[in-house]
Amino acid sequence: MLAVHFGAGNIGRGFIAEVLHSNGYEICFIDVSQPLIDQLNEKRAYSIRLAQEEEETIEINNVYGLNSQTEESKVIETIAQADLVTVSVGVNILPLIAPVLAAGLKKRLEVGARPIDVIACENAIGATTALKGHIKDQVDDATIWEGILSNTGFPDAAVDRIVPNQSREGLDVMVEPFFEWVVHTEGLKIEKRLDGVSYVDELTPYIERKLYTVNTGHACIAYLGFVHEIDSIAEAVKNPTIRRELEGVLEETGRLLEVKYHFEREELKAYHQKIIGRFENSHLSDPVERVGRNPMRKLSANDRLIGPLVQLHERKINTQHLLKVTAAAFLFDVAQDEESVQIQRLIKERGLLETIAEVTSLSPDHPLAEEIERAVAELLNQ
Ligand SMILES: NC(=O)c1ccc[n+]([C@@H]2O[C@H](COP(=O)([O-])OP(=O)(O)OC[C@H]3O[C@@H](n4cnc5c(N)ncnc54)[C@H](O)[C@@H]3O)[C@@H](O)[C@H]2O)c1
Ligand SMILES: O=P(O)(O)OC[C@@H](O)[C@@H](O)[C@H](O)[C@H](O)CO
Repeated sequence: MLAVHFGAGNIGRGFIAEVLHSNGYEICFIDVSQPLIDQLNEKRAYSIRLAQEEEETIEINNVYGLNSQTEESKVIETIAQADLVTVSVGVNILPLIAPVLAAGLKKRLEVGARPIDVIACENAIGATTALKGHIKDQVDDATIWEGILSNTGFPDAAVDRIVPNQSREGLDVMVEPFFEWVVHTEGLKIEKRLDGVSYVDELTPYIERKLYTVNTGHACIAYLGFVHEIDSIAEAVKNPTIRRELEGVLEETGRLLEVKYHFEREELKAYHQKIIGRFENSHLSDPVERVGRNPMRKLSANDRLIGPLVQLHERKINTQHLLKVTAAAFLFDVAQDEESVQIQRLIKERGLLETIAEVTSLSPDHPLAEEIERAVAELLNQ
């Protein structure tokens, strides 16, 4: 069995590949980083090390790589022969991989290939659905699109495992021991179920619980860690002020999950404790810069900050902690992070309130926009 996986980065090598490998797949990684592709083709294997007291290593073999920019026709051929396509490139990159994916799925129709599923494993609500839309945009002919749809499943998914950036050399990956991969059964075309994956009939509560707890909590530590000039997540979570904010933020998003999806309070509390323990993992070295990366994406309307903030505001539930974290995201300023640089430039050119409106899609006279503005001022005056 062959799986094509787009994105040989942290989560691709450190999580998705482990599950695919343990289910007996050969893995073809598609990436744009030639050094990564060269190493995959030279070594054909790498190890995943678990960040825990007792060292444990998992060997991943039967892997190779293709560069989607320079080996497009090979990528199309490989998609045509594959049994599964998975993706973890980042939501902003999904439109860029759509043309080659569309060509590969079209090729499958021409050669009469078996049905296949395409699963995007990104931190976003509805990432596979978004990818499906980008692929559709690449197919002009309605009959071909109908053919692709009848032969291809596009299930949404939620993925959870902390995989920090790795050292520049080598393919080996250090990951936390925990992982969770949940796939929506609706939209699946293939019968095979992967060991290590949970299949659910309703995905939204799971993905929102994950995004608004793990990722909102993570963003809280990263942005407040940055404000407090702390480098790593494990260090920042030990800071009493940040810890208080983290607990406050999880309480707020927990309230939303409780009223919206009727998650049990006790169940959510246990989930919070488990997640805080994961953030505290001192065997992982995860800089606040990685976790805070792409603040424009993280501050967009449906993501981990504005998403819960607006929904809590609509329900008249307190959001003081979320407001503080959102404000801190506007202070994230990392030279290598283009989105943070762009936010700082926008603030200089157009002022804070207009920047808040532009980045979050809130209207400038929305009470939350003004409250975020006030929270930024408070952070600056601390
Ligand atoms: N790292 C984590 O802890 C984690 C956990 C859960 C989900 N995620 C999500 O997984 C996705 C990937 O995150 P990551 O941490 O692995 O990032 P990453 O930067 O380590 O990996 C992304 C990979 O995609 C490749 N890429 C970029 N453009 C491409 C293109 N056009 N075609 C093919 N490959 C391309 C990059 O070269 C890189 O190797 C993101 O959506 C992230 O939110 C990450
Ligand atoms: O990947 P991002 O940029 O959406 O978010 C950064 C981290 O919060 C994220 O990568 C977590 O490590 C991951 O989502 C844990 O499952």
